[in-house]
Amino acid sequence: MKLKCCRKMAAITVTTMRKVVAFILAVSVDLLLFYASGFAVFHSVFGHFTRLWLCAALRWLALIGVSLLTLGVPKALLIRFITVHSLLPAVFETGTNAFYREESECGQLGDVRCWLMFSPTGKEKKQKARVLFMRVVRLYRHDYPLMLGGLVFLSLAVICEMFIPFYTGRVIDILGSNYHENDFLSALVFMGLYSLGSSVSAGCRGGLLTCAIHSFTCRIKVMLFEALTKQEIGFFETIKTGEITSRLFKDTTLVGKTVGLNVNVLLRTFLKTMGMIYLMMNLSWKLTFLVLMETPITGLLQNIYDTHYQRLSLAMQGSLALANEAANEVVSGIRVVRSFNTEKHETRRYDNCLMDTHKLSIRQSTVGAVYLLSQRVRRLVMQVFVLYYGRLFIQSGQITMGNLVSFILYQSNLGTSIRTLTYVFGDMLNSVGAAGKVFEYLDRKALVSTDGKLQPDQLRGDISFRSLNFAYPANPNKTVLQDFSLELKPGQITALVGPSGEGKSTCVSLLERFYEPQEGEILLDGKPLKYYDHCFLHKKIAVVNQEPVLFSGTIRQNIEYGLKGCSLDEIKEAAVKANAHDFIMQLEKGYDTEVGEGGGQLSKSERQRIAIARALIRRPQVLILDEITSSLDAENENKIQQSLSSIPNQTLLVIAHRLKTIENADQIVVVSGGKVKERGTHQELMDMKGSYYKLKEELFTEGNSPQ
Ligand SMILES: Nc1ncnc2c1ncn2[C@@H]1O[C@H](COP(=O)(O)OP(=O)(O)OP(=O)(O)O)[C@@H](O)[C@H]1O
Repeated sequence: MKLKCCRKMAAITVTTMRKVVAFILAVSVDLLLFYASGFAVFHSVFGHFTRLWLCAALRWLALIGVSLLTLGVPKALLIRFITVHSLLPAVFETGTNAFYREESECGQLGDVRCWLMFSPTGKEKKQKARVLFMRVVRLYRHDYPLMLGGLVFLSLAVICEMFIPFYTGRVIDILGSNYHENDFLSALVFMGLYSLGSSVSAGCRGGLLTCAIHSFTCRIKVMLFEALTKQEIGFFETIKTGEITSRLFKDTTLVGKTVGLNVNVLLRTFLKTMGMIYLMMNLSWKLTFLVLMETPITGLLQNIYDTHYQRLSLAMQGSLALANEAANEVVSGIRVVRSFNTEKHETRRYDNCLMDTHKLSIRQSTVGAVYLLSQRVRRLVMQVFVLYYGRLFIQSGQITMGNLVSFILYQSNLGTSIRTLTYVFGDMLNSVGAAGKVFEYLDRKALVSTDGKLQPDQLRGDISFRSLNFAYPANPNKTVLQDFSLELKPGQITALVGPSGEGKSTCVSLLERFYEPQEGEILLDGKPLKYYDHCFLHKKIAVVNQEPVLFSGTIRQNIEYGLKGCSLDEIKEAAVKANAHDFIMQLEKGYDTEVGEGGGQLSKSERQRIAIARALIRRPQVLILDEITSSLDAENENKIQQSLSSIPNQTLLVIAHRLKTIENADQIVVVSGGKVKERGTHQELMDMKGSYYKLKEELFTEGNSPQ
């Protein structure tokens, strides 16, 4: 008896398994044919409508074939379903064309949309989304084994999960009717096995997919970061830092989710939904149609809610970013806040920012509450209907009590699945949008190219600015340099002087190839700068700026920044020339002292001297000092000057406000209005009694000079 019962149970399971396998097979064949029909090659060979109808016929034949092979002769209802399903895209497309004279292109993503009855999106947008999506899939190729493992476990979890409500209903039926212990025990065992299988598979699926997503996100973040570091300086001036960091942190994570999470959730939920509909149909097709009647309402409500919620979430993120920015500004500039007594004003500003966030959060909660209410009402109404008709069907013997319980369990799962499908589909479109933004930066070619190959063994350091015209990308209407020409010779010191904001530092930026002049060119030893290899150029031309930037790390790491394998002796030699060695040796850990974030644990003069050592260790052929003296005292300045002038054949370009620094220069160039106004030695220019003479009177007298 016990054996017979087990056999009966096993037979039921085998039949149901066979049906589920047939179902999965049919869905796979169907999707394969549908997606294959979207390929451009079929489009060009058959034409749009022939392709659609041909595909519809093939899908119909394939689905009927699968049903015949696995289930035997299909029932009339199944044939009707297959016919409607296969013809839907072709009918939809032909109808759209007939009524609106336009192609809706019910393509790959459109298929899901047809079912979920979403509003159509543009053909171009969809095409773009498809291309982006495929690109993300290709980028995942390193994680294909993990993804594949995840998919296998996903399918197992779904299959096992689908049987649990079925056995719950069976247990109730066994308990309710004439109770057989064996039936009851075997139903319990199967239920336990399916629960265990579903939990283990779900765990494995989660683990594998999370690993794949993390590894992908890390990879794409590094790729994007590398692409960003190669962009020209103008790019960083025209695009807000917030936008760049948002793409680097937020959008890359979203892209990772596109395939890794969303596709899996979509696939799992889709399979589960179809499986549940199938099992519900088996339990009672009349009740199933009743439940399915409210599906469009569920999808629509979810769609409206998601759109509103996402819009509010975006606004919240923006408002939070503003509040954070306000707080950061105050924390980093707390000295200014304290000295100007603006604590209250800044607190009010922060409070205002937070109030905006608070208002948005209230709106978000209200939308959430209304949505929850509508969902509850919808579910309640549907439950009342199902219970009412369920009772009628039990009375007429069309369904058992256990089957009704199974049906209700499936029904509540079905609602969740449809909501998930709607949400994930919308979220996937968002993620694809984020992928577009990430790829935009990944594909961007820097406007100032770094493709030069020239690396001569010998470099003299002859520099020639030839008729430069230049405007900054951030302000293209303001010409900063006009017909600017200048020669810098090896072994000579050239000093650029002039009033503030007249274009001196701009010359340095162009020499460093931060920007490309709109007209004219800069030659190094007779060859345009862009022909030189990027690394070679920045080793041979070194710059020390007026605001030295150090990175967190030790003094030693900061001096050898960007170079590999420098010995401590070389580092010390550079530090001695920069007059930094003495103060470094007085520190407890010497060259291994941490400088803190941005070099914050050192004084400005110390930071400046480390920055000079960092430039000198490269033994540059061209050295540029851009107003470094503003943070050095006279003694330090003298010592540095002496050691710099002792380097033979070096081309030295100095921008300075102090007389001492430039008096000894071989050539002094007065820059005014973006042009070279005067040129000569100190004495020659003094004798001319022109702009330099006036500047000397105004700026360079020691008492007046900036210290
Ligand atoms: N990144 C930028 N984007 C747009 N305009 C800029 C940028 N940098 C400088 N400018 C503008 O270009 C002009 C020349 O600036 P530059 O820094 O070359 O002057 P400078 O002579 O070196 O001044 P200072 O002696 O004060 O350093 C100024 O009017 C300045 O406002």
